[in-house]
Amino acid sequence: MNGLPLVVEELHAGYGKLQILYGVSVKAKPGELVAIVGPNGSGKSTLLKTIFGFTTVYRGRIILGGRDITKIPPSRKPYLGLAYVPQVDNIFARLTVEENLKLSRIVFRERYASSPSPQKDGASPDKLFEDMLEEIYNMFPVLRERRKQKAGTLSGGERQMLAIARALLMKPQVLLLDEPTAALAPKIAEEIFRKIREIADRGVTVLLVEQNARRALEIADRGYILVQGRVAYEGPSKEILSHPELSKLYLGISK
Ligand SMILES: Nc1ncnc2c1ncn2[C@@H]1O[C@H](COP(=O)(O)OP(=O)(O)OP(=O)(O)O)[C@@H](O)[C@H]1O
Repeated sequence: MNGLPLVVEELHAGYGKLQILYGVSVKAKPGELVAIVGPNGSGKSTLLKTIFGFTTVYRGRIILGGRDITKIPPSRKPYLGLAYVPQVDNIFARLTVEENLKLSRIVFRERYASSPSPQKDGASPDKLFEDMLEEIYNMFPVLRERRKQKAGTLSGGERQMLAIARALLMKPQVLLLDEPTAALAPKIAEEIFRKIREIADRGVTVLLVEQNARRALEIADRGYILVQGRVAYEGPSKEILSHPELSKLYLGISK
């Protein structure tokens, strides 16, 4: 599939016999930030769950970096370069921040070993992981400050940052984020939005599901509006934002 990081083709999926998605197609380019927006219950979270492998696929394909991953179990997907941060239960509360982050080492090692040029200056994968951990702490300084603290004691925003950081340490090609700013104070949500943009600018392809459609589209390159399990519109996010009917009809944004 032209080596695009992610191609979702005509996906029909749901929970057991309950069909939720009807022929959804989505594409993302390298380092592209794609927002998935739409009314409540339109299937946004289901789309991410389906890409990661948690639902029943009736028809269609999911292609990651040219490889068909439709039938690959979720547990293997991080090793292939797909990371998923669900909305809740995305950290290990009883472990410290650092322990949570270090859980990604096992995926990092395998990703590194299977990368085209594994020997970078002869450094060991463990050394490279430590370097990457440093980079992540620089990106999220609050996690460095709280590294010895149990993750369960973090604030909502800090938890989301930890969950995203943990996913990034797996060196994903594509990152799936499900409503990372839900229930956060506006200032904290804004900080997370800025980090998400930064992640895409560093070359990771991001699929972002958000309730805050306006803000998600403002930081995204392209957007998809999902309505009743179907793509009602896709296009550059600026186009969606500046389209009076679209934004009013589906996103509750009035101009
Ligand atoms: N585990 C499940 N089993 C059965 N039905 C489910 C399950 N999870 C979600 N659904 C149903 O799938 C439909 C789509 O839900 P989904 O969470 O994907 O929508 P959404 O667009 O993410 O909504 P929201 O913006 O409210 O989070 C809803 O009707 C929901 O009730």
